[in-house]
Amino acid sequence: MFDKSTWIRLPRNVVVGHGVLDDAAAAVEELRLHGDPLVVTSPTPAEVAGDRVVEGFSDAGFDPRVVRIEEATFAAVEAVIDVAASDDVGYLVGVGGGKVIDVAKMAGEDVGKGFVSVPTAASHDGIVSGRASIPEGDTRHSVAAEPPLAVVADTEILADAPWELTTAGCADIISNFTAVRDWELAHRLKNVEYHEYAGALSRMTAEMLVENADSIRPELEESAWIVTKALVSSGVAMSIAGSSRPASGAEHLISHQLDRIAPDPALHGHQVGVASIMTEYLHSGPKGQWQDIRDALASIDAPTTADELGIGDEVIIEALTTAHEIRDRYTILGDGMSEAAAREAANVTGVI
Ligand SMILES: NC(=O)C1=CN([C@@H]2O[C@H](COP(=O)(O)OP(=O)(O)OC[C@H]3O[C@@H](n4cnc5c(N)ncnc54)[C@H](OP(=O)(O)O)[C@@H]3O)[C@@H](O)[C@H]2O)C=CC1
Ligand SMILES: O=C(CO)COP(=O)(O)O
Ligand SMILES: [Zn+2]
Repeated sequence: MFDKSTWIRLPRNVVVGHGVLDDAAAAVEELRLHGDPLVVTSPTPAEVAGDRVVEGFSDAGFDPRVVRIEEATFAAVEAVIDVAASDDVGYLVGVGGGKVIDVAKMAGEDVGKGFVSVPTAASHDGIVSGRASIPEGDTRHSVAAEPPLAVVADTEILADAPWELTTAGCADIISNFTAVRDWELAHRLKNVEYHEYAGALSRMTAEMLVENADSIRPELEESAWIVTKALVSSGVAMSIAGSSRPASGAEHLISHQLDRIAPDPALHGHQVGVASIMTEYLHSGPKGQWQDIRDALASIDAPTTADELGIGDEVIIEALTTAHEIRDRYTILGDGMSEAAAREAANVTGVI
């Protein structure tokens, strides 16, 4: 019996560029998959890309089926599975933001069919990774899933998406700095397995994004290029590690907790960015590099305060003091922060 948990599983075709949406069918044909595609999409992504992808598959001689979802719920996953289980469906194509991609990824995993990722927003590294997250009940973090067989990221579409989705993707990458720090800490303190290559790749990806911050501007297609390449690189780091450790530490625990307790959570990337400022402070103290993280976020227009996230100060404090309960993942939060320490961290860093 094979133990796939030790395999490094990566997408085979990663197609990034202007107008590549029209190459989606070709990128899949080249994989020599059997059967027809099931295109999973949602209202806005269907308009900006989904309908064109369906047309492209039809023109290439396939008989695509389509399921539109509204939310990332288990009911949506079930609705997709119902159609995906049919014999004539050979593989799934998720056209949309993280919500659609995760639903398609999870449904594909369930029916044992491959999945192709066609992101319409460069909003986080889940668009490339072998992780899927359906935020329902108490489980907010991602679970292992098959990575996409192919990724088709059209920079024209990504550059046209609302700017905050792109800044969220950037912030998700910037948070890799603290994720790797947490991973190293867990290795030293708890003997958690650490992969040098995955850690180095994840950190380098964040460094390169920050170095290119001046070129990340609204409506500039080059921004979509830079961010998408970083998301691919971060997804590869997770695949090498066989876990989300290279890109998810305490800052992600805090964001997952905000998703549970905030009345109106902000975008995933924005939450992890703001949380990262505070966890860097916990790692390196008042004179440490937390200001560099804050400045990097500010330079690409991402939020740096609770106010900018639209989340109340007390909710931030509650998330800081309870985030360690989210999952069994050792981080700088240890066995939990006291309320006084949480207030100090949030105040010193200007988050609240
Ligand atoms: N797998 C993983 O590792 C990770 C998964 N996630 C998951 O991803 C989800 C969040 O993903 P995210 O991308 O932020 O959010 P959504 O997929 O919800 O997209 C955000 C909004 O943007 C709209 N949209 C998408 N593309 C475009 C576009 N090109 N132009 C205009 N509007 C657009 C969507 O429309 P519409 O409502 O019509 O879809 C939606 O309203 C959550 O479910 C979260 O749990 C988060 C992080 C990591
Ligand atoms: O968002 C992720 C990495 O950026 C995935 O992390 P989680 O495993 O914490 O959901
Ligand atoms: Zn993330």
